[in-house]
Amino acid sequence: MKGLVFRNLFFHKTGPINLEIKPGECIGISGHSGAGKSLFLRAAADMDMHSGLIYLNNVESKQISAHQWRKKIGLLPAESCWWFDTVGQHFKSLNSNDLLKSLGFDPDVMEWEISRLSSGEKQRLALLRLLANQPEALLLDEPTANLDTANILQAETIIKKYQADNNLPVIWVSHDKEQIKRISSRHFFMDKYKLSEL
Ligand SMILES: Nc1ncnc2c1ncn2[C@@H]1O[C@H](COP(=O)(O)OP(=O)(O)OP(=O)(O)O)[C@@H](O)[C@H]1O
Repeated sequence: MKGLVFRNLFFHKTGPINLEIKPGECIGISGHSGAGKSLFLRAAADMDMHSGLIYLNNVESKQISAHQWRKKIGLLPAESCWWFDTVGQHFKSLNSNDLLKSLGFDPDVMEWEISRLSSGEKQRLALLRLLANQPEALLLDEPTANLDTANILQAETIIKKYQADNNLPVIWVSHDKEQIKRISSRHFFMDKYKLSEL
């Protein structure tokens, strides 16, 4: 099946998760702090121990290298990682000019030191870097948590456009129930090691 499919996924103390997210579909996940939402996304990206099967567009995660899988699956963690000194070094060879403009950045942002970025700037640039890598699915861990209202709506618009243009399956973790209503077609709740549809 096309899309993102989990069969008997177990990770940490959670499972089994059996779930199908169709191409172009976005599901929202909320839940108490510490419920395991981030661990679910990390397991889906093959970054943590898990058992069970994960398919993206009929490719099973173990059929390809972990590196190839993580490139395809597009995880945006709650806290982004920056390992070079400047923004531009993280965007080398990525065609991101249109994306930069769409989130209100001037091209000179590429010269900026990472240490001067605000948490909201880091979050928006991490989103741009993710999309510039052209993933085939999006796993978004509170992608707008550090943004003001205008930037939240702008980021939502960009993510939804990327999702629609590329017909992608998306998992969007958020504590904001109103946001989940805006961006997803199905709402799940994670609690006590279980993922349930509301
Ligand atoms: N590597 C690990 N080993 C053992 N336990 C872990 C590990 N990483 C996270 N945990 C625990 O697993 C639980 C779920 O963590 P997780 O980060 O997935 O929560 P969350 O639902 O994303 O919470 P929040 O909404 O606060 O971000 C927490 O109790 C956390 O302490």
